[in-house]
This record gives sequence, C-alpha cells and structure tokens, in this order.
Amino acid sequence: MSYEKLPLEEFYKTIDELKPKFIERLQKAIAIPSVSSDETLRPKVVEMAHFLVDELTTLGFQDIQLKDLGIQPPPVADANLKLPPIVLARFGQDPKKKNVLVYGHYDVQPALKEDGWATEPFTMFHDKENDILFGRGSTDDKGPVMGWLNVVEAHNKLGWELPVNLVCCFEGMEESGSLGLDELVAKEAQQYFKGVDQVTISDNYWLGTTKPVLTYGLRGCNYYQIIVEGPGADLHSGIFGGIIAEPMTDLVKLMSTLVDNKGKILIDGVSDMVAPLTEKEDQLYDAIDFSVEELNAAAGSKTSLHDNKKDILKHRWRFPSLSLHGIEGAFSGAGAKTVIPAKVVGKFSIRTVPNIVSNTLDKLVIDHVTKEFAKLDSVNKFKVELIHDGAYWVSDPFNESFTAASKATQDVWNVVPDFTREGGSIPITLTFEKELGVDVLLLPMGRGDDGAHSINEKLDVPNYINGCKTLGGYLHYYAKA
Ligand SMILES: C[C@H](N)C(=O)N[C@@H](Cc1c[nH]cn1)C(=O)O
Ligand SMILES: [Zn+2]
Ligand SMILES: [Zn+2]
Repeated sequence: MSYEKLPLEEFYKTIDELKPKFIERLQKAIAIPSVSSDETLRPKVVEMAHFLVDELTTLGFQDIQLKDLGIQPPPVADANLKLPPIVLARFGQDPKKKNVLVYGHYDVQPALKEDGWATEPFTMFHDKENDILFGRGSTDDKGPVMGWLNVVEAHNKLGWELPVNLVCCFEGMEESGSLGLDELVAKEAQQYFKGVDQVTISDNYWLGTTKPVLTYGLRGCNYYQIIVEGPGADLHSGIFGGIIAEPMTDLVKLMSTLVDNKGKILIDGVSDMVAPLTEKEDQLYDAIDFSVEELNAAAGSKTSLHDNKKDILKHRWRFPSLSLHGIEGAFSGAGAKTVIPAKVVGKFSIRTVPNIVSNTLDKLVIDHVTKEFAKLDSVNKFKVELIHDGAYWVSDPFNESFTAASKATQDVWNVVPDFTREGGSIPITLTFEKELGVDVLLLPMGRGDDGAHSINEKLDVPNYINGCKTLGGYLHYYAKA
C-alpha cells in the first residue's frame, strides 16, 4: 500500500458529519417509485428526474438540462409513451481542471411488498441495529447517484473547490435497456460532453461482502419475449380443457428448449461464438477473494451449480447465461384458479460475453424458437422478438483512473481492492468508451449481497458513507494523476 497520500482527512470527516443529511436524501429518492418497466409508473420516473434537478440546483450545479428522448419504440403497449428525460448537469468549467463524466440511473426494478419484502419497498427502512438501509434502489442505483451529489455537498460545506469539473449524466431507462441513450451520447459527444477526459460509473457491486473492488468488465444483455395466443378470452378449463389448444402448453414447451437445468444454453451456435479462455485469463481468477460460501450467503441458499470459486467466477463473468424470467398473462396468484389463459408472453434474457455478435445472437434465438414452434404443430398464433439489448464491455484496468480509484479505496477501506468483472450489464458503458474515446471506470459502492433486483434490496450505511468518501477521494487522486 505504498502511494503518496493526499490530505483528505477533512473531506472524509465532513462526509461523516453529513451522514444524517445523506441518509435523508436517499430516503427521499427511494420514496419515488421510478420503475421504468412499468408503463403506469412512467410519471414517477419523470418525477424522479425532477427530484434530481431540484437537488442539483440546490447544490449549485450549473447548466442543468432535461433532455427529451421522444416516444418509446415498440414493443410497448402504449404507442404514445414518452421516454423519461436524461438529466445533464455540470459542476465547474475550469479549463485547468480535468473533466470527469459521472453516469448513473434514477430508474429502478419493480418491487411489491407481496413479493416477499419484509418492509415497504418504497419506504426506506433504516435498520439501526445493523446499520442497513432497505428499499428499492438503495444500492441500484439511487445510493451511488446520491453519492455524487453528496461529494459536492461535502466540498461546499468545507468551502473547497472540486478538484475536477464534474459532468453528470443520469438516465431513467437503464433497467429497461437504456432506450434512447446511445443516440443522445453520440449527439452530445462534441457538445455537452465535449472535453470529457474520463467516464466513471458507480452502478455495480462488490463481489463479496467485505472487500472493495474495481470493475473492468460487464456482460451484455439481450432480452426477448415469446408471445403465444389462442382463444379470444381466458376460458374455463372444465368447459374447454382438452378441447382447445392451450397457449400456455405451447409456451412452456418452447421455454424448456432454451436452457437445461444445469444452465447449459440449448440454442445452436451460441457457445461457438464465445472467445476461448486463455491460460493467463484462467490464472487471474486464482487471486480473487471469493468463496462458494459467499455465493450461498448472497443467494440465501445452497443451490449453486458449481462447487468452486473459479467455475463460479467464470460462469458469472466470462460465459453467457440464459435466464427464464416470467410469463405475462399466466395465472400467478394464490389459490387454485381453473383458467386457461388466452394469451401468454414468456420473457427470457441472455447475458452476453466476448465475442458474441448481438444481431447474430438474435437470429439464432429467433430461428431456434420458430423451429421449435413449428415442431409443436400448434394452431395458436406465435411471435418471438427482441425487447432490448445492451453490449458487453471489457477494458484494460491499468490506467490513471483505476490507479486513482485504488488509492482512494485504500485511504477509506485500508485494503487494496480486487479487480473484478461484473455478471450484470450497464448497456451504455461501451457507447461512452467509443463515442467519447475515453477510458471508463466502474467504481461500485454496495456489497455483493445487497439484493439488487431482488426482495429486501439494501445498502449498508458504512458502504454508503465510505462509498461517498471513495467517490470523492477518487476525484482528488485522479485530478493529480
Ligand atoms: C448492473 C446494473 N446495476 C444493472 O442492474 N443492470 C441491469 C441492466 C439491464 C439490462 N437489461 C435489463 N436491465 C441488469 O444487469 O439487469
Ligand atoms: Zn443499476
Ligand atoms: Zn439494476
């Protein structure tokens, strides 16, 4: 841990002092159910954008803009549904300073108390005994987004200048494929984002629960739906069962042809596109701090398909996976409803890795499902389509920003971070790298057991507060690099 420390103690202390205010800010953010995938909640996503504008204004950010992205493209139920705006803002425009673009998302995954949450998902619960903040979006990604605002607030309180010019880009559709953002980034590359030296994203998680990480890779995500429809309305299974072709029977058969119960993708040609694992790469996994026990703890079960660290890491970071997510239109309530659903929509996604070509993958998937449907000899109507996609990203972590982030992490956590890849996806990452021609750093705040996308999503207060210190410390080290 030999590096020249910067005098940041006052800054770190100020973050500690502002802790109650920072918790309150996150509480207000969590209270807005900004679920991007639920069309009925779109006004709440827009409300969240305005909440950010108010906070940014109060903190003294400049040139705050809401960028309109127009109408959401199909498939979507409401053909006139507007995409939520992109929130852009700057703090400082000093030509002598570096320009760091920070990206985050203000939308969240859906959450209902009846999914199994212990507390209301959109009412933040502070478990004071364990010092944990529970609520949808706490770790993904409202905590980290508030983190950047908190860094500025701490500087304001100290009367310090920010060491860099900060450019913020916060979006409201990340959980739904970042629709419209690629085009905006391309358009603003030589305008709002002109002169950006580096992009930093805090929107993923540590691998485990104790050791901070810096992340240099993400899997991509192609999300599909299969629609099967037959009767004109839901029907009584006593009257119509055995007499008509049931959409659900077709759909379940189709979905079972996609992946086996050991996680093997059954679509021809997908595995052939995966880049072979090199020996050097294989050795990288040895040094990573992680265990099967940590995976079990985060999953809340002992249902791992792999019994050793290396295989788990490879399957999370390095190989594709196919997950079945749900069936829209199917009976899913408690009790025993004897219904034959008239129209069902099966949802699944594939996490992609180098060198899978997105369009080729789409074709393989569509051909596979079409071929399997033909085998069923069904009279029902059928369609398979891509809902959204997002590219994978892998970078070389040996650059100034990773070094700066490592120093800040050591200041705050007293440990050298591991360099990891992430199994999840942040669709815009590769676009930033390509369109702005700069390095991207992923600097996560939360822990691997935070339950992002799951019930009881949480952010430990030490991760929130030390995370703010790390984000701010990183800006200082990067400014000096
Ligand atoms: C890692 C990030 N916080 C995240 O959760 N990303 C989502 C992005 C996505 C892609 N399709 C739908 N959502 C994820 O990895 O699921
Ligand atoms: Zn996220
Ligand atoms: Zn997410």
